[in-house]
Amino acid sequence: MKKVLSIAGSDCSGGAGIQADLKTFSAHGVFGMSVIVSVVAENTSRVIDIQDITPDMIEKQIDAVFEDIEVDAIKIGMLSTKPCMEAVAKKMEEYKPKNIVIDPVMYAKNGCSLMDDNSIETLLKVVLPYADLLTPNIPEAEKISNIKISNKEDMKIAAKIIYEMGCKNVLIKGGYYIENALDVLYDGKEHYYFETKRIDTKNTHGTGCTFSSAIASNLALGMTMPTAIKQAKEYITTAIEHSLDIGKGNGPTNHFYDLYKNGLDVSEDK
Ligand SMILES: Nc1ncnc2c1ncn2[C@@H]1O[C@H](COP(=O)(O)OP(=O)(O)OP(=O)(O)O)[C@@H](O)[C@H]1O
Ligand SMILES: Cc1ncc(COP(=O)(O)O)c(N)n1
Repeated sequence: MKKVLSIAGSDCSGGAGIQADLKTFSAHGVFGMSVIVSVVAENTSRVIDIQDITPDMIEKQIDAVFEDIEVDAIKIGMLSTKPCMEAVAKKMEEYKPKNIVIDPVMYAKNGCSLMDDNSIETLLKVVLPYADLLTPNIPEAEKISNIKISNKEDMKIAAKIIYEMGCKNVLIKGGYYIENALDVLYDGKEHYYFETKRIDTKNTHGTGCTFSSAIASNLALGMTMPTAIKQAKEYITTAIEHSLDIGKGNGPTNHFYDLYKNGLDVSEDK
């Protein structure tokens, strides 16, 4: 069985972060592992508080995985401060794992900040170079590239600028801001486009986490980058299409739709 590690924050309400990543790994038939970087008291509506795990403990969790288990892919999510970023980057340098997908999480869906604004330089200089794929959404891509993104042409330009910063591939996600859910991949040579119709729903908590974890799973399973993204795009689209009306805010994605289709009884009142 392929083994995939998530290095990210914990969302106690289960829709995003480590919890979304592990559900996505299971749905892809890969063995999921987790290194918790921050514990976030959050739900579908708000972030109440964030407690970072100490850098030493982040490093020890990574050591515990790597001294024992071969890792086929890694998804890196929320890294809230410089010390967290430096601890993770140090271990990426030491273990040199393959297939690293980095989702540069800056804000939750409800707009709450998940990354200290002063840490962006560290994210770009210390963490970004380890990315086989970086997956910013439009606000994140604007911050990283320092340009305003209003259309497909801007997405292409920003992708090139971000690629030049040292990641091997960049995928800018236009789910919310562009009319269709268009994502643009740049691999240093050409642009690839992944486009679906935009689904009209408020239930998009955890979409970025789910998408990046699906891509990491597909890379672990041996797919090329464009194929891994194409398949993950189908997965996230279905997960949003059948998203769950759980909580009072932005409900979570649905990882189990295929199981439901195949006869699992999940009626609300059971
Ligand atoms: N409403 C939607 N309908 C269809 N696809 C969506 C929708 N929202 C997001 N997606 C897709 O889900 C994937 C993950 O997107 P993600 O949530 O990380 O970023 P985003 O939606 O582009 O930005 P934001 O997080 O600010 O909403 C991308 O492929 C994106 O295009
Ligand atoms: C711990 C944690 N990590 C990431 C996100 C972003 O979630 P989204 O996938 O909706 O951008 C979140 N809300 N909480």
